[in-house]
Amino acid sequence: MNNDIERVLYSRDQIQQVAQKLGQELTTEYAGKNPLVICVLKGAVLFTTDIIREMDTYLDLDFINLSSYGNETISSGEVQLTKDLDADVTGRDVLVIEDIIDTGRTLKFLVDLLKRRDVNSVKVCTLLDKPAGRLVDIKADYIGFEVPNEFVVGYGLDYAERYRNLPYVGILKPAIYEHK
Ligand SMILES: O=P(O)(O)OC[C@H]1O[C@H](OP(=O)(O)OP(=O)(O)O)[C@H](O)[C@@H]1O
Ligand code: HPA
Ligand SMILES: [Mg+2]
Repeated sequence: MNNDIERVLYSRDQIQQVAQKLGQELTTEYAGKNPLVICVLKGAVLFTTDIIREMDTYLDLDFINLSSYGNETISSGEVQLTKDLDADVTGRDVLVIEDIIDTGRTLKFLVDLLKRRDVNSVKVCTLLDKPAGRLVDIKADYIGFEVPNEFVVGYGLDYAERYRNLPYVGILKPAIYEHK
């Protein structure tokens, strides 16, 4: 797998350090609030498990599966809700955990859905932000790292379901997906 990576952007250690930093900030943010933490499947799984272990506060955990990239490197423009939440979000302080915000379509879809369901508050924590990719006006409240306008994989992020298990975030060699 490592041979498919053009260059590593953020190492395992850098990711752990930023998860610790953000976790401490979120502990302060949510002291006494018992937030509902929502992990956006599949990509945010690894980041969610790391960051909630740095949050020293009561919290509930739930999962939603939103997909719009399939096996491509560009957004289909259509966000599919393939697994809804189990929890009733009415009146809850919700913290959304994402792996990356690129066009912003996924996050906009989710935040609009949560607001329609009358949450008390919603904040977003993303490991990666790709501002050059943005097509809709939305931003996260907590950001780990910025990434350039390249297709990145690893630490949960995939290309055609591969590379999620890389311990770092790196730029995928274009030759991998341009062959298609
Ligand atoms: O800002 P956007 O352009 O919407 O892109 C960001 C979303 O795309 C990826 O999900 P994907 O659709 O690949 O599903 P996955 O998490 O299961 O890989 C990623 O995990 C984000 O959820
Ligand atoms: N990599 C993997 N998944 C993604 C990306 C990316 O750069 N952008 C949006 N979804
Ligand atoms: Mg995703």
